[in-house]
Amino acid sequence: MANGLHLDQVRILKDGAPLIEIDTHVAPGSVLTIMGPSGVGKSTLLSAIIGTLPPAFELQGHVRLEGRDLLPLPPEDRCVGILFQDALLFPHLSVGANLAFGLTKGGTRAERRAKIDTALAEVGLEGFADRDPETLSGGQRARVALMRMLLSAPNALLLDEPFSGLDAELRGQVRDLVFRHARARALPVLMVTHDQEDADAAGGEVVRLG
Ligand SMILES: Nc1ncnc2c1ncn2[C@@H]1O[C@H](COP(=O)(O)OP(=O)(O)OP(=O)(O)O)[C@@H](O)[C@H]1O
Repeated sequence: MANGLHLDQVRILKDGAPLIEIDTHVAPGSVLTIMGPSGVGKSTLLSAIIGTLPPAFELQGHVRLEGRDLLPLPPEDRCVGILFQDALLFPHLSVGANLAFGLTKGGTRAERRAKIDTALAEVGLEGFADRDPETLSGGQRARVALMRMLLSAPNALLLDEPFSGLDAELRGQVRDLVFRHARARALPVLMVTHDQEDADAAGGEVVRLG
């Protein structure tokens, strides 16, 4: 099946020694959870998929997304979105300017502004475009980061412990929001987490490394 995200006999070596091996497929709209002890190579696997593998590592095998072989492509052409634990908004830019960073190219200024306003409304942040990120709560920042990533029209979504900085109630809300948007766009999702509740909420397959 060409659709979704395929990790075909992927092996990552660190300084020449095997670190991880994984062979799996994530269907559009479903979540694959990756768990395992600290240092086993979970974040390294995500960096291999987005194309930012540090030089100490070597990747073998194939990564295919929507039928395209990702490995020969530079990171900006891979169409893979990623969310980290820290929302990492640019602090010197307004919320709207942060979102503009995610926007795919093209369109008039008014059209771009309309897309930003629609994205904010989709996550209950109407009127936040001119706000400074520092004035947002953690949950609001997480929502802006989600929409910035989705505005780049990714074909897959990677999550690296993206909910762990949030308190329990907010964690559940943001997690549901991320899964809902991913499902609505039929994106395959690869989630790295230490939290069994995240895995349970995802409801998909769980791969344990190490
Ligand atoms: N840039 C790098 N250069 C060399 N080694 C690295 C680099 N980044 C991480 N490592 C090492 O590679 C191994 C895998 O790290 P990685 O961050 O992928 O683990 P992880 O499973 O995500 O851990 P955690 O659950 O603690 O986030 C570790 O031994 C780590 O020290």
